[in-house]
Amino acid sequence: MTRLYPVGLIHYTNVAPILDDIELPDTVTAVRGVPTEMNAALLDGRVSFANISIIEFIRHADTLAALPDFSVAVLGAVYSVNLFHRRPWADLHGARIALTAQSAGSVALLEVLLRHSRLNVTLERAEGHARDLLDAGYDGVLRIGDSALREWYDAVGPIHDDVSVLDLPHQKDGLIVTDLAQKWFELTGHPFVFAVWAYRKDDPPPPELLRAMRMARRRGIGHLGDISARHAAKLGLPERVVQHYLWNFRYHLEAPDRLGLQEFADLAVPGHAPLTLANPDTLRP
Ligand SMILES: C=C(O[C@@H]1C=C(C(=O)O)C=C[C@H]1O)C(=O)O
Repeated sequence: MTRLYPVGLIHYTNVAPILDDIELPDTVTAVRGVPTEMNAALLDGRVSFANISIIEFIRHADTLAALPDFSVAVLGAVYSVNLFHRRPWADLHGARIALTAQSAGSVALLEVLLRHSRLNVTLERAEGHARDLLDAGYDGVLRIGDSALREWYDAVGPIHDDVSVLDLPHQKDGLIVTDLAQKWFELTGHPFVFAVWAYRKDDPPPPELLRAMRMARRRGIGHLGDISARHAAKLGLPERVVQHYLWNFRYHLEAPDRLGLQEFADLAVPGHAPLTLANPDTLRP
């Protein structure tokens, strides 16, 4: 029997336009999980290909390569990578910040941003809703993914239909929601790449998988309305908000995204190995 190629999939709503309707070829076998689970699966070899946290791709640039045309990136606000806090950002010196165990990349981004603001804080792993953790004494709470999107909306909503995208709120009733991708944009003027599709250089993905991904992405972007409606119902959010959330992503790792990626790599992991962005066919023996 031929071996099935092992693939890992982080299946947050932000990759719905790529993964929801993908027809995986029968040469692959897939497992699903949150970013830290898929990072670990790729690094310890349980899977050979996965969308992973950007920081792990950078840290392991010697053994991993990434597809040259796939990303989960944004230019400006992302809405789902949020620090919830009550004191202003500039007053977070000495703060205790709770981190979700699902994230690696956004934790590294938070560290870069805090360092840039010369804020020394204590970072601790703690799960739970942002409000509960703040009430329990944390000064800041980092949340990512679908639950962070929902908690942002719960914190600042409801947002009425006539509110412009330019006026989407980021605080209410003393609760501040700092969008880390927006903060990165203000610092660098570049997109932030949250995830790439990485593979072990010694076990690149088969071409039929990449064809399936590209076809799924084309179809998904073409049906963003349907995908948004489906996920809005699942998340309990207005369709309009989810459609804005999804169209806002940059899924193709284009030149501006690569600038942002390189800049983050140099700030977060000085001395990292060169990043390999390569079509696996070019790496095949
Ligand atoms: C934009 C997001 O990006 C995700 C954040 C990740 C992380 O923080 O490690 C990993 C994968 C990304 O898909 C999000 O979770 O909302």
